[in-house]
Amino acid sequence: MIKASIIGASGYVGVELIRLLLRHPEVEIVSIISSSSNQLSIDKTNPQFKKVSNLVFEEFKIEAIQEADVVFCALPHGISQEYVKIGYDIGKVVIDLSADFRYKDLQRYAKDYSQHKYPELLSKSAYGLCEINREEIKNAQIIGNPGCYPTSAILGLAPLLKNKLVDKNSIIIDSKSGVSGAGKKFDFAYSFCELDENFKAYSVTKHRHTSEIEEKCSFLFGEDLNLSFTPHLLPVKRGILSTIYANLIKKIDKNDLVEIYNEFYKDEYFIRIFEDELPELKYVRGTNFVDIGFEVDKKTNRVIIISCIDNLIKGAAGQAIQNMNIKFSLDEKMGLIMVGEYF
Ligand SMILES: NC(=O)C1=CN([C@@H]2O[C@H](COP(=O)(O)OP(=O)(O)OC[C@H]3O[C@@H](n4cnc5c(N)ncnc54)[C@H](OP(=O)(O)O)[C@@H]3O)[C@@H](O)[C@H]2O)C=CC1
Ligand SMILES: CC(=O)N[C@@H](CCC(=O)OP(=O)(O)O)C(=O)O
Repeated sequence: MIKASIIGASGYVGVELIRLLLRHPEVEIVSIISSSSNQLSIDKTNPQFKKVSNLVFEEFKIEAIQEADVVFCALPHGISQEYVKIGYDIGKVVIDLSADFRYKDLQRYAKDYSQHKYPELLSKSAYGLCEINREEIKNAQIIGNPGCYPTSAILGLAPLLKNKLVDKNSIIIDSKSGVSGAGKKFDFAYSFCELDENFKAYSVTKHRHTSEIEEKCSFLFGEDLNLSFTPHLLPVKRGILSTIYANLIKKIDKNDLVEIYNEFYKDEYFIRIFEDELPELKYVRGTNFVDIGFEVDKKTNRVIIISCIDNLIKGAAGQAIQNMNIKFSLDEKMGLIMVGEYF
């Protein structure tokens, strides 16, 4: 059995990690760490766990993670790196769900987040986008789990970038997210009356995920590229649907794209290519799947890709577990086979 500790276990991602790890046949959770819920049991703070788990939250101290083989950090950016360093120094595999270990280029990280305190640890880390970076993940002690929007965008674009089929500076990513993407902290702008029956864009031209997506897409394309990314808030709890536009550099039709995407993702269980219909949030909600569909607009010679994920699963906790499965040489699907919550 793999022993797991979760730091930041009281947050939306932390609780989702507990829920998913409890059904993983090869994992035992040895500690759940939170200061606000210290000494409370999970079935008291989150009654959905009644009769399933009575794990008790504890405050962070080194002894709390000493027994673990893997430590998940589901903490805010900037704070997480302190805990990652502690876990790394005592020899643990650390899977970080913040942005602190996602970047190769520290200047990009500093511009959108803050100065990195432990740049020397970046060479020990791998970007945890499983389908793209599996070999690095296997060899790294720290895994920087990708952002939720980047997961949907990069996986939607990867086959086109790798095959150099699009004009590198023509990409527009228009993403819509459920509100749980913002975490559980209270903010008036995210309250029910502000969001229900509403729909709005935010951080236009300024969202910090733009630089993460650009760094990884540039790597896939083999040259630096710039793109536009606009996030929107959907009045739903979970799910991201990204609509991605790019100019094709030669004439290709939809059948060619079906072939290219099926070939690129032929060994990937969690990628589902939609050939005849388009993905919808309800197919991925509650799952670790990435659903990808597309059309070619012949009039403009533009490809339009629709990429859907559950932000808390493939966009966070599920991908973190997929990374753990890769790192510990387990079947990558273990504990993660689920059908979408249609209603
Ligand atoms: N929500 C999502 O869809 C996604 C989130 N992420 C990332 O995952 C991480 C967790 O996100 P999420 O669960 O949504 O956030 P939440 O705000 O819901 O939870 C954050 C957790 O961090 C802990 N925490 C907050 N401040 C501190 C601090 N100063 N020191 C120690 N612990 C602290 C809190 O625990 P307590 O106060 O009890 O100690 C809480 O459990 C973030 O980095 C986020 O960006 C990544 C992809 C998707
Ligand atoms: C709806 C919403 O607010 N979403 C978050 C992104 C959440 C996420 O995955 O990103 P990080 O892990 O990089 O924080 C936002 O736009 O800031």
